[in-house]
Amino acid sequence: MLLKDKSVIITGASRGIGKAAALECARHGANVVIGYSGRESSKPKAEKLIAEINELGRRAVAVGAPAGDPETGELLVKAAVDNFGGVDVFVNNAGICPFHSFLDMPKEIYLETVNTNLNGAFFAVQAAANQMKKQGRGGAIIAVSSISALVGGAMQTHYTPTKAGVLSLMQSCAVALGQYGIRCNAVLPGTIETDINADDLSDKEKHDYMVSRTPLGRLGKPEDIGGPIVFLASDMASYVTGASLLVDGGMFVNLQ
Ligand SMILES: NC(=O)C1=CN([C@@H]2O[C@H](COP(=O)(O)OP(=O)(O)OC[C@H]3O[C@@H](n4cnc5c(N)ncnc54)[C@H](OP(=O)(O)O)[C@@H]3O)[C@@H](O)[C@H]2O)C=CC1
Ligand SMILES: C[C@H](O)[C@@H]1OC(=O)[C@H](O)[C@@H]1O
Repeated sequence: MLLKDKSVIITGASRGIGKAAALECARHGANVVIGYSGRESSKPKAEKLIAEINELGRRAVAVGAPAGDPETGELLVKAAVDNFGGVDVFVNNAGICPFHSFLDMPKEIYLETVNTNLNGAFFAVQAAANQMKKQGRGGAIIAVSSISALVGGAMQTHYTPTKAGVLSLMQSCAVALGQYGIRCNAVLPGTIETDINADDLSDKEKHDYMVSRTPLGRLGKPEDIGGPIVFLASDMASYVTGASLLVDGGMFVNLQ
C-alpha cells in the first residue's frame, strides 16, 4: 500500500494508460478523481471505472471536462477537495495524437493537439500545485510525456513537441515547487497499445517493426505504466524530482 488514503487526480483516466494508472493507485490505497473529455460517449467508461475502483474498496469520482480548457484543472482540484479532502498526487495524462503528415498539417489539428496536450497541462498542473501549496504537506505531480519527447516521428510533428513540452514543464516545476515539498517528474512511455495508436498499429508491418525495435520483445500494455506512476507518486520516490523515467521495453537505447 504505497498510496494509502492519498487523494489522486488522473486526467485522461477513462481508458488506456490513465485507466490502468487509476486502478494501480486504487490497489495501493488511493481514492481517485477520474478526468475525461466529458464526451457523452465516454461517460459509461468513466462510470465503469468508478465501479471497478469501488470494488477495490476505494472511492472515485469522475469529472468530464476538456483538457485544453484552462479552467479544467480547477474543476478537478475542486472534486478532489470536496470528495477526498485535498490533493496529494496529480497525474497529467490526457492526450491525443491524430497522426498526420507535416507539410499539409491542418491548422486545426495542430492547435487542438497543442492545446489538449500542453496548454491544458500547464493550467492543470498550476491548479494542482496551488492546492498542494495551500495544504502545506507537499505532493507529487507526474506528467505522462513519451519516448517521443526525445525522438521524432514523421507523422507526429505536432505531437512530439507537446511531449517534450510536458517533460520540460516537469523540470521547471521541480525547480519552482521544490521549496513546497512538491515533487515533479515525467514518465516517458514507449509504444503502448491503446486506442491512441490502434489505427496506426493495425498495419501489421508497422506493428511488427515496432516490436522488432523493442529489446523486451513486445509492445507495452497500459498496465506497464501504472507501477512506475505509483512509484513516482509514493514516498518510495521522496528524493526524486525533475526526473524522467523511460518505460519503453528498451526501445530508446536500441540503436544497433
Ligand atoms: N499509447 C502510447 O503508445 C503512448 C501514449 N503516451 C501518452 O499517454 C497518454 C494517454 O494515452 P493513451 O492511454 O495511449 O490514449 P487513449 O486514447 O487510450 O486515452 C486517452 C485519454 O485521454 C482523454 N482525452 C482525450 N482527449 C481529451 C480531451 N480533449 N480532454 C480531456 N480528456 C481527453 C480520453 O478521454 P475520453 O475517453 O473521454 O476521450 C482518454 O481518457 C497521452 O498523453 C499520450 O500522449 C505516451 C507515450 C506512448
Ligand atoms: C501514439 C503513438 O503510437 C505513441 O505515442 C507516443 O508518444 C509514442 O512514442 C508512440 O509513437
